[in-house]
Amino acid sequence: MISIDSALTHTGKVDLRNLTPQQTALEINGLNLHYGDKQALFDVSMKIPRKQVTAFIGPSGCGKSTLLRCINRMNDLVDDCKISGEVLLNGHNIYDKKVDVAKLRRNVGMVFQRPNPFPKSIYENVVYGLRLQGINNRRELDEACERSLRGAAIWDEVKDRLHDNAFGLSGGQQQRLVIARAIAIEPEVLLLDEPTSALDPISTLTIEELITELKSRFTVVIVTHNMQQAARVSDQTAFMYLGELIEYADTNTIFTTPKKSKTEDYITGRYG
Ligand SMILES: Nc1ncnc2c1ncn2[C@@H]1O[C@H](COP(=O)(O)OP(=O)(O)OP(=O)(O)O)[C@@H](O)[C@H]1O
Repeated sequence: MISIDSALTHTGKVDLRNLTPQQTALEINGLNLHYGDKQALFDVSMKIPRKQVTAFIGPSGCGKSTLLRCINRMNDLVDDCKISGEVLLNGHNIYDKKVDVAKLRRNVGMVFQRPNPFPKSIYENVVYGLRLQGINNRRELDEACERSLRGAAIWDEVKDRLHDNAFGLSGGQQQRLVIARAIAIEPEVLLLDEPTSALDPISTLTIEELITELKSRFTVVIVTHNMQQAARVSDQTAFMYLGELIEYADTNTIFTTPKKSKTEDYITGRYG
């Protein structure tokens, strides 16, 4: 085993096989996905607990990001992508024809690998989604801006330059700003797709600490290449290989006593 046991600091274990509907934020049932002729996900089923951090790990190309993007229907934007199966959010299938996809994406926010602030001020970046909802009351926007920047652990660093261009921030600050923008509209779920892979180690640590704080308010799902990161920040971990969900359990179990040999081979670095 790799020596990451010391990083296992979380304690919020739930019984993944017996989650109650109240504990379940997301339920994925028999999900298959094809990009053209190529199948990228094979019959994936899992339940993701509310207000916890769930990590997707696995070697490059195993389908982690594809699975993550199914949770807010980002794959709808890909030509020739076919999906079958269900993704239930609070018990309702997000692939139902009646679902308003824009509303879904407000409720299931996403942060990408590279920070992508808009070419606007720090303030306008944070309140962007609120303005789109028609909110223009200055006091309301000011409060939401401060609350979100505090929630993303960046308020103290930017409070004196809210009207400066966001591009003047460092990469790590930009990523926290993007998280502030995502949480400003109070989503239920936050999807993080390798949120620290473009950042230096100190910024990475800051974001990891932030992720641990975010779970008191949001259900967080993170894709990461970095096993130590999964061990540090997540409550449960899903190991994927060639489009299949091989093993899904609490993070401690996955990293110390995995049941499947493929999981063990991966976490011990036999392939990657
Ligand atoms: N838009 C797309 N069109 C066609 N094939 C795609 C598309 N996106 C991903 N794929 C393919 O689907 C498979 C899964 O890719 P995905 O990006 O989900 O894997 P991943 O585990 O997140 O990989 P990585 O860690 O390298 O980002 C890969 O074979 C990839 O080439």
